[in-house]
Amino acid sequence: MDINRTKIGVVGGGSWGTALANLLAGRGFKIDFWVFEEEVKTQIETERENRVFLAGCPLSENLFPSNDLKTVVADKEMVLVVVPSHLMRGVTATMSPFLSADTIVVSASKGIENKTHLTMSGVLAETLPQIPETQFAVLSGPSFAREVVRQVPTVVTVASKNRAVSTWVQEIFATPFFRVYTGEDVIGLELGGSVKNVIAIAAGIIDGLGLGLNTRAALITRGLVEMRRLGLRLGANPRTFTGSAGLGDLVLTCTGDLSRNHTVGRKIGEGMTLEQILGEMRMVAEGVKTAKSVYNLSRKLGTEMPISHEIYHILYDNVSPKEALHRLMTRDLKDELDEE
Ligand SMILES: NC(=O)C1=CN([C@@H]2O[C@H](COP(=O)(O)OP(=O)(O)OC[C@H]3O[C@@H](n4cnc5c(N)ncnc54)[C@H](O)[C@@H]3O)[C@@H](O)[C@H]2O)C=CC1
Ligand SMILES: O=C(CO)COP(=O)(O)O
Repeated sequence: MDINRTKIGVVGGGSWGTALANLLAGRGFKIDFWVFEEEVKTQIETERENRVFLAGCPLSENLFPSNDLKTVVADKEMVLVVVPSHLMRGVTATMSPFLSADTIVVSASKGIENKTHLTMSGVLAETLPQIPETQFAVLSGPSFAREVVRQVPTVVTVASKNRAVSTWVQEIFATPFFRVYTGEDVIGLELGGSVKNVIAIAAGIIDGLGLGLNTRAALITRGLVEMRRLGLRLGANPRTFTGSAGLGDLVLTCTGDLSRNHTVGRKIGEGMTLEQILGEMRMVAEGVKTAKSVYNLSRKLGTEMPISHEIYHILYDNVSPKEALHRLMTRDLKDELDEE
C-alpha cells in the first residue's frame, strides 16, 4: 500500500469521524473529509480544530475538509463512513451516484435502524447497490474518540466477509497506538457495538441512582448474555461477543465517564427527563434510538432481552428506573446457563 497514492475519503465530522480521519492523516494519507456543518469546515481549515465535536484536539494538516460529498467520495479506493446511524441511509444514498463500484466502504458507526432493524452494513447494501458486499467492512471496538486522538493505546476489530478486504483495511489503520484485529463476523461485530450502547445507558442509570459496583458487574455480565443471544439468533459467531466489539466495548462504556450513552443514563438516574437531556446534547447517544430497535426486533424474534426491554420502557414509557430495576431483580429464578 502506497501512502502517497492511496485515495481515502472520510464521511462524517463528528468526534469519531474526526478522530479516525486524523489518525489516517497522521499516518501520511491525504484525507478528503466530509463534514456536515460549514462552521466545522471553516474551523478545521483555519484553526486545525473541530471545536464543535472534538474541542481541544489539534488536527493534522493532511485533513482537507469539505461540505461537498461528491468531492470527498469520488475516485477513492476507500471511503470511511462515520455518521450517526439514523443518518446513514440518507447520507450514503446521496453519495451513492458518485461512488465507483470498486471502492472499499468501511463503516465505523454503531446502531440498528429503527424502521428496518438493519445494522449499518445492511443499510449500505441497500443504498450502495453497485458495490458488492464483499467490499464492505466494519470497524468497531472500545475506542473513545478523545483517547484515540491522544494516541492512547487502543485495540479495535475490522470485519469483512472478504478476508483480503479486512486485511487491507487493517493495514490502512494500524499504528503502534491503534492495534487492529481482523474478523469475518460482520453482523456480530455490529450487534456488539450496537447493543452495548443500550447497556451503557443502564450502567449510567445505576451510577445516577448511586448503586454499587456489584450492580455494575451484574449488568455487564447479563448485558453480555443479551447481546450474545441476539447475535446467535441473527447468525453471529458467539466468540465475537467476548472480543473487542462485544465485551471490550461493553466494559469501556459501562465504566467510562467519557461515554455519551453512559452520561445519558446517569442523568436519567439523577432524575432528568430524556427530553431535557437530549435538548442539551449536540452529539449522538446511539443507545437511545437503538433501544427502540432492539426492543422491537427482539420481540419479533422472541429473544429474551430483559435489561434492554426495561431500558426501552424507561426511555419511552415513563417507567421509573427504580421500578425497572425491581422488575429485573424479581424475575423468575432460573439457571445461569439457561440462555439460548
Ligand atoms: N465518539 C466516539 O468516541 C465513538 C463514536 N462511534 C460511533 O460513530 C458514529 C458517529 O458518531 P460521532 O462521530 O461520535 O458523532 P457526534 O455525536 O460527535 O456528532 C454528531 C454528528 O452528526 C452529524 N450530523 C448532524 N446532523 C446531520 C445531518 N442532518 N446530516 C449529516 N450529518 C449530521 C454532525 O455533523 C456530526 O458529525 C456513531 O454511530 C457512534 O456510535 C463509535 C466509536 C467511538
Ligand atoms: O462507542 C464508543 C466507544 O467505543 C463511544 O461510546 P459513546 O457513544 O457512549 O460515547
